[in-house]
Amino acid sequence: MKQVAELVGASKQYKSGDDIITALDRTTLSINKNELTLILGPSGSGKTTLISLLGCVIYPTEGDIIILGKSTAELSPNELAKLRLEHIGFVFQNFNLIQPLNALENVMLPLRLMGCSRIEARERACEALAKVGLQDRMNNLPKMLSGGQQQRVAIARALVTDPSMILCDEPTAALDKDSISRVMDELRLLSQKGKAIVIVTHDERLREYADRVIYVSNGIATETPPEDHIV
Ligand SMILES: Nc1ncnc2c1ncn2[C@@H]1O[C@H](COP(=O)(O)OP(=O)(O)OP(=O)(O)O)[C@@H](O)[C@H]1O
Repeated sequence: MKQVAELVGASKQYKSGDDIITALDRTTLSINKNELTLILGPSGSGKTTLISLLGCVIYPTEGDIIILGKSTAELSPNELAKLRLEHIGFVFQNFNLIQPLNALENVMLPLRLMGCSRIEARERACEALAKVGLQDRMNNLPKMLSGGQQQRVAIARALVTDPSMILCDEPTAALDKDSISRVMDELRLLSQKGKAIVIVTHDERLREYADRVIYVSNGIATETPPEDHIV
């Protein structure tokens, strides 16, 4: 099955006092393996809401989220947490590494949470760090690494559990130009090896790495640039 995640008529509304804010209008789309999908849109357009629905971090107001062919509508918060741990990796703008842990220990963490033995977690974390070219920096604390290297540790941590999909929220926003291309090359390589990679950004330059672009404007997601989209 090429679809890893599907939104089926999924929307998200928030209550703000007496007002109802539609953060994302009813949306139907699928995210596929072997594809790097860019979610592009201005601030406040609904990108984080869209990626949070795909990552089963929030429940939709209407519609359903399907992960690997299975509906998530009836799952409890604990069941969703298990599904996220097993099938979805997350990469954040500010890396979210645990400062007192070195690179290897940061990457081992999700495996330890899944109940892997220390020996197995260590072996798999070493492999993941080698995949992003950081085998020589395993014992470094995050503060001893550049922004680009920290983001590559975060990518290793996201891929160490072998998830089907990796969701990245503004992964290059804190990086310089050289680090951006290195991180994007790593993410593109992962998509070519079979992962579904989803990147939320407002950085138009990342389009050159994408197989597909989803534009979000005023809570509406489309695959054709909206009329107000400025390139
Ligand atoms: N928890 C919430 N409660 C109320 N309104 C919210 C909540 N989360 C998001 N919104 C609103 O929903 C809309 C879409 O927000 P969202 O965070 O998805 O946009 P975004 O495109 O990711 O923005 P940014 O690029 O600034 O992070 C915005 O108007 C926002 O204020």
